[in-house]
Amino acid sequence: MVYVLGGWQSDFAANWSREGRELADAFAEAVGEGLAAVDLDPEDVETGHVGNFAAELFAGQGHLGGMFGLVHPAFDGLPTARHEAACASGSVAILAAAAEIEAGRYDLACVVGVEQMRNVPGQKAAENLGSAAWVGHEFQDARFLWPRAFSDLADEYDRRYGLKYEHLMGIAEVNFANGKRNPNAQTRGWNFGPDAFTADEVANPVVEGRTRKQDCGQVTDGSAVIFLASEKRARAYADKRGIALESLPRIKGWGHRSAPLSYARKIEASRDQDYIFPQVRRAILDARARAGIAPDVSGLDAVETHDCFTATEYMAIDHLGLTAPGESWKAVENGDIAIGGKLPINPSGGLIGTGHPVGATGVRMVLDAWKQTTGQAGDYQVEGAKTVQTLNIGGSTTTTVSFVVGT
Ligand SMILES: CC(=O)CC(=O)SCCNC(=O)CCNC(=O)[C@H](O)C(C)(C)COP(=O)(O)OP(=O)(O)OC[C@H]1O[C@@H](n2cnc3c(N)ncnc32)[C@H](O)[C@@H]1OP(=O)(O)O
Repeated sequence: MVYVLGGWQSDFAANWSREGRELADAFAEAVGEGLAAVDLDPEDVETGHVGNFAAELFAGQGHLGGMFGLVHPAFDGLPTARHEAACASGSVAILAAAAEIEAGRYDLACVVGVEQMRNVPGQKAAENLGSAAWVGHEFQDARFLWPRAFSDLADEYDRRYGLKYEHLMGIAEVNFANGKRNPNAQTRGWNFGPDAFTADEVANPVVEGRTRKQDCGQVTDGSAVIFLASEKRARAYADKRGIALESLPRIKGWGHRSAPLSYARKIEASRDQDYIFPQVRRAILDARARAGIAPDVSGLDAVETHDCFTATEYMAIDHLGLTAPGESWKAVENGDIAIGGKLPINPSGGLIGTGHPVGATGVRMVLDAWKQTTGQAGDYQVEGAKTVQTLNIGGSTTTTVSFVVGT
C-alpha cells in the first residue's frame, strides 16, 4: 500500500525566464517547499523520481535526476531517475516510485514533476510539444500539432455521434471558472468578454481546425511535488503528528495502458468499438478494479482529468462512464461536471484553467486528489470528497495513466 503524505505546487502563472530563473531554480524551489509543506527533512527521502517531458528541447537540459544533488547535500548519493511519457510523464514517475515502495526497496519517495515551456516563442513551444506525436508521419501540415490532433478528435466525435460546439465551450467555461478559485492557476486573473465562449472569430479565434483559443490548455512553467510512503513509514509519520493512519490518502488503484504512437491507427482500431480510445477506458477500469471500487462512477467524489483541449475532456467524460459513449454533452448540459454537480471534473481548473506544465501535470493531479481527500482544497474543495480519480494522457492517448486516490 502506498500512502500520499502531501506535497506542493508552484504558481502556474509564473514565467520563470522573465523572473530570471532557470529550471534548476524551479526544481530546488519545488523540493524545498514540498519538504516544508509536508514537514519532512531531506534526510528522510530515500529515492527520487522526476517527471519531465522535454527539458532538452525547451532548456537544453537533460538528466534531471541529478538536480536533487544540487538542492541539498543530504541528497548526495540518493538514487534518482527521470521519466518521460509525453504529457503523462508525471504519472509514470509516480508509478515508478510507487513500485519501488511496493517492492519494499524504499519507504519514502519524493516525486517531482517539472516543465519549463514559456522561455521559447509559442510556435517553438508547439514544435517541441509535437515530438510526442509520430514525428514525420502525422499532422505534417499543422502549425500547432496538438490543437490540430484534438480538432480531429472533435471531428471524429461529430462523425460518430454528432457534436455541438456549445458543449465544448461548456467544458471550457467550467474549467476557467474553477481556475478562478485556485490560487495557483495560470488563468485565475484572466478576463473574458461576452463572446469568449462562442465561435466568434475575434473573441475566440481558430488555432487549428475546430480548435479555438478557449478550447486550449495552456503553455505553462510549473512544478509539482508529492511524497509517497510505505505503510510502515506512513504510520510513523502519522504517529509523530498524532493523527490516524487512516486519515492519510493512499494510492488505492492504478491503471496504465499504451497504444501505438499513431493517432490514425488508434482511430482505425476502434472503428467498431464502443469507445473511441479503448486503452483509455481500460486504464480507467483497471484503476477502479485495483482500488476495489465499482466499475461505474458511483465510488468517486471527483475527477482530475486531462483536458489539454476541450475535446480531450469531452472524450474523458464518456470514457469515465459519466455518460454512455458519445453522450458527454448530457453531463455538460446537466451541470454534472461542475463543483456541486453529480461528479465534479477538474475542480482545480484542469489543464485549461490551472495550466499544463507537461511533465508536472500528472503529479499536480495526484496532489490535487490529496488536497481534495484531506479537505485542503480551499475555494475549490468538493464537499466531503473521499475518493478522487485522476486521468493523465500522453500524446494522442498513446500513454494513459489513471490513479484512484482516497482515504
Ligand atoms: C503532448 C501530449 O502528450 C498530450 C497533450 O497534453 S497535448 C497539449 C500540449 N499543449 C499544447 O498544445 C498547448 C496548446 N496551447 C497553445 O499552444 C497556446 O496556449 C495557444 C496557441 C492556444 C495560445 O497562445 P497565445 O496566442 O500565445 O496566447 P496565450 O499564451 O494564451 O496568451 C498570451 C498572453 O495573453 C495572456 N492572456 C491570454 N488570454 C487571456 C485572457 N483571457 N485574459 C487575460 N490575459 C490573457 C496570457 O497570460 C499571455 O500573457 P503573457 O504574454 O504575459 O505571457
